Amino acid sequence: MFGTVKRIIDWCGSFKKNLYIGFIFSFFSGWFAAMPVIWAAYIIGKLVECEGQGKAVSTVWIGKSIVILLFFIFLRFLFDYLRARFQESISYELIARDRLAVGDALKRVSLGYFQNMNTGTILNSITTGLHTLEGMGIRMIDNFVGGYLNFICILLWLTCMNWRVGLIAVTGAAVSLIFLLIISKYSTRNAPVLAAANRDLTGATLEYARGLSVVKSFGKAGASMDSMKKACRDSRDINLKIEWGYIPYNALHLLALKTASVCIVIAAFYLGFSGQLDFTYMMIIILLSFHVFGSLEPIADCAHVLAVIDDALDHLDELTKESFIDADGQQIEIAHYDIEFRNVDFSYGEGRERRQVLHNVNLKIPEYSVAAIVGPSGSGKSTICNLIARFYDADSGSVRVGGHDVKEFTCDSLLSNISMVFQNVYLFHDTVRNNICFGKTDATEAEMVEAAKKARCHDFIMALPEGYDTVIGEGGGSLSGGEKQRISIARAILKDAPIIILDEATASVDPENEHLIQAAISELTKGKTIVTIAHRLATIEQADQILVVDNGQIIQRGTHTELVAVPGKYKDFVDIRSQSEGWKIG
Ligand SMILES: Nc1ncnc2c1ncn2[C@@H]1O[C@H](COP(=O)(O)OP(=O)(O)OP(=O)(O)O)[C@@H](O)[C@H]1O
Repeated sequence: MFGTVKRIIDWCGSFKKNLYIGFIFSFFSGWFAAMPVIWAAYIIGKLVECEGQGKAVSTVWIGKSIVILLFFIFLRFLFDYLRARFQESISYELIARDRLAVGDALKRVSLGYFQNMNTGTILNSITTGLHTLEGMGIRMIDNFVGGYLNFICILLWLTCMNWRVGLIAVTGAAVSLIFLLIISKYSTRNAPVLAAANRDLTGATLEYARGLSVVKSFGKAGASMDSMKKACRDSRDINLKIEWGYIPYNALHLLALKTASVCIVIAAFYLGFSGQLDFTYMMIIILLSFHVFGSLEPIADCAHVLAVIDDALDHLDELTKESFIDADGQQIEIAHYDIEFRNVDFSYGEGRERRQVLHNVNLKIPEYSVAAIVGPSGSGKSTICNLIARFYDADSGSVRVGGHDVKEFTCDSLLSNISMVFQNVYLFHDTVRNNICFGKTDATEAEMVEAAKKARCHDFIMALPEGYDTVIGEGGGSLSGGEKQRISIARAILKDAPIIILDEATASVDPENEHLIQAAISELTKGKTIVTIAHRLATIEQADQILVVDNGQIIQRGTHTELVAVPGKYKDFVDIRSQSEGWKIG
């Protein structure tokens, strides 16, 4: 428990100063929380004493006493306010910092990381985990540290008035601390189980939502619904089990404190009526007995939650300290834009799942030339493109861009030279404008519109309800496939990177769209180094170099004229393509 408190304080980093200043105000707030009670008891004591001696009480004295009482109350709230001013914003600042750090970290890990780590785990750590830290991290620390500071203030008052009463209060707090430590231990054991259940639930919900269209089209929920139901049930059962286990210790913690309060009251009466304690002090002690443990009671919730926070911090560390693929990378400006593979082997997966998909690949793509990669499905075309952008690292050999091994670059500096247009376009749930400007956020309006015009999407964008300010649904769901494709090309045109990697996606679009997309691609690829996973014969024929991939190896290379002249995979491929592209209705 104390370890987690220290860990949260360390997590505050540069905000520690604010946290400590907050603790000082918390201490004064505790001090002035006790003062009105003490003062009220003092007034009552005085009134009773005067009454007993038959003396009249001056109304000026009563007036002054009430003003002082109100002043103490005011000071208490003032220090509370100051504490909040210094501490409340810390967690929001920290979480904003950490969310950006996680975003940056995820950008810099190999894509293999996402395969090895379940998406639910990542999502849960970023959403639920960080949300827990944001909502509870600092609050729990304040409850814990502030609670004990408050207690110590009142304890000092009590001890000053009568050390025996102080001893009872310390004993009550010590016994309650034993139960708090048990709660904390119990919670430490359960927090990872709870977090795992939450991650499974997030993963199952995600899987269900992703597969909803399949679920609907087949009219049944199937395995995804079953695993979601199971995850919901598991989460409920684990939460209930934890709650039931926690209740008895919480009750014992409260019992220890309440018993100590009652003992203080009995001791105060005893000491007062046996003449060992002044009447006013007796009154003060009795009133403070209701107050002294007030700030310790909610600490059971802290002890319960601290382990959850600890677990969230573990996952945050895991995400942000994940080895970056470009940890040793440099910011490199390249002068040439050629691409080269030297003896590249590559495998997906790890351990038993490991499968080699590229075998000793060698290729050279001179700058400003067009290389078309062709080959059967699953032969390794996309993998070659992914290695150029360093989405993964080769097992052996070297992938070079502009004469440098891609491992020499930081991800950002490498990718600033590359634009990728994928078959499966992903657009963000944001305005059309922001989606186009994604690769060049400082683009002017004129540059953005020009890119959209070149990508043949300006006209349909202007027909949208809010034009460039229309918000596109998540993943670009509110647009047609062809429209999404053209917006992604506009994005690449605006980025104006010297190397373009293109996954030609004309197979599934209608002729009108195909024509527009081809026109957009021509604008995008002017004067660039182009690597295209090509399907259309027209594109392939015009390439300066065709690389035929089969089973993870380059089995043929050359121009179209050279390759059709010899029997082989390419010639077979061209024959089949010519037949299918020549196919007409009627
Ligand atoms: N993320 C991945 N994890 C594991 N294996 C993968 C992964 N991506 C691709 N593969 C496997 O690697 C091999 C090469 O895949 P790749 O996507 O590079 O082929 P491709 O030629 O681009 O196929 P297609 O034309 O169908 O897109 C395939 O056997 C595929 O199943």
